[in-house]
Amino acid sequence: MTMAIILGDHQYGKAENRIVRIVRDTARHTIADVNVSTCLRGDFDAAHLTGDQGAVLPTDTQKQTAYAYAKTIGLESIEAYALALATHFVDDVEPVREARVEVERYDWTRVDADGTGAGHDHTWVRSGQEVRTASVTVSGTADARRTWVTGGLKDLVILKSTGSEFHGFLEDEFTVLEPTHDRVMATALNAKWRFDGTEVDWNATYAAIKHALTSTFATQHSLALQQTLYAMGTAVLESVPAVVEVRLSAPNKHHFEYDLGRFGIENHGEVFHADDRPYGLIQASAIRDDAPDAGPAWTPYTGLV
Ligand SMILES: O=c1[nH]c(=O)c2[nH]c(=O)[nH]c2[nH]1
Repeated sequence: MTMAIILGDHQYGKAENRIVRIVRDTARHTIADVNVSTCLRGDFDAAHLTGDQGAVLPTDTQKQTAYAYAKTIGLESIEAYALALATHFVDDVEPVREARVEVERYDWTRVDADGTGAGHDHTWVRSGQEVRTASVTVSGTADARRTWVTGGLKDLVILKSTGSEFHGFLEDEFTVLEPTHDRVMATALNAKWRFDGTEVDWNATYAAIKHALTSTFATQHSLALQQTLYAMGTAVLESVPAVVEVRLSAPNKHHFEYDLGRFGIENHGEVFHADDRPYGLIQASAIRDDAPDAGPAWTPYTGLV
């Protein structure tokens, strides 16, 4: 019996171009600090089957293009930049049938050098909060163009010191967990959302989505992280019409009340041990029932976004 082996799925590109773009048209500079990955999909069979590089746009060229577009398109919004870059690869590089650009953006905050709160013109400190993410996938030629945009945030560490319960859960012979009616709830939120269309004010929408996520975490009295996550996803869909799907992943960063009774000290939910592992990992999504097909919107390249 002979066995046939065929080439399976393949994609290639330059991962994690660390690009910093300063805008210095006036004395008050701006900074955009990003991590850009580009990925090409198409008929690159020959490169794998025979080593023929005729159809292969080198990953080095993809890198150069990513830097050039940081100047010509700019990085005012990572979604608009990724749209331009992905569209270029599909439109201008013949063998490319589909391109995906993934971007992480790290935040910087102006130094309050004079104490007025206005912030220094050209000095920042790296902000420790979340990493903003985006992916753009562009498919097909201009007459049959399809485009998918996702946004997201990673590692948004958020904690509420009350307003969270967990009880009434299923019990078996291994259950030792005590029910609680008042606990700390904390997570390092990872969120991704899918847009319908590209006519979006990307930066204002990002702020609105982050507000919907964090304000719901704050105000919704929680009976479980699962309930909170679904409420957060629903809040995004209700407040941002351009978003059709939200995917959330949240480690339950357990805070265990520390036993001070051994020292004759009453604790009353004020001193905790913040455990780092293991952690419950809760994942949930919310989607509009009329959401268009996700196509390759979630098909990853680096796995970073
Ligand atoms: O919000 C929670 N969801 C769970 O599924 C779970 N399981 C657990 O032990 N603690 C919690 N908390």
